[in-house]
Amino acid sequence: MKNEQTLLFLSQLEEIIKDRHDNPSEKSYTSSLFEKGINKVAQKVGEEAVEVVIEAMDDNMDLFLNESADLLYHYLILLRAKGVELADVVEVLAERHKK
Ligand SMILES: N=c1c2ncn([C@@H]3O[C@H](COP(=O)(O)OP(=O)(O)OP(=O)(O)O)[C@@H](O)[C@H]3O)c2ncn1[C@@H]1O[C@H](COP(=O)(O)O)[C@@H](O)[C@H]1O
Repeated sequence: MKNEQTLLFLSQLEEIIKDRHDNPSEKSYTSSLFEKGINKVAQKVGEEAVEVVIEAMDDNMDLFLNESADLLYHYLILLRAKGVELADVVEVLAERHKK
């Protein structure tokens, strides 16, 4: 996937997550996570991060990539639950880059 496609997809996923937050659906795992509240969302990010660390120390690239995807997806949910966007985090990075 090219850089532009990656950014476009992340942006689309972020929009879907926002929609699941604003218009909850019973069938949606994303909506059910928002329902459980910020503590559960934060806990999921912690669990997925640990799984990434474990896979990083092993040599199964497929498992590492899958756990990384779980982490990124749950992190996007956490950002939405906190009322911010990925762009806000990137802005912080861009500011650091200027210094
Ligand atoms: N990218 C994902 C995605 N990645 C992981 N997951 C789900 O995240 C869950 C993580 O699994 P775990 O075993 O850690 O958790 P669990 O035991 O099911 O649940 P917990 O009790 O621990 O919370 C699984 O149910 C996965 O299906 C995802 N669920 C949805 N999406 C995307 O989110 C968008 C909205 O989907 P819905 O939530 O289905 O509306 C769509 O674009 C989906 O592709």
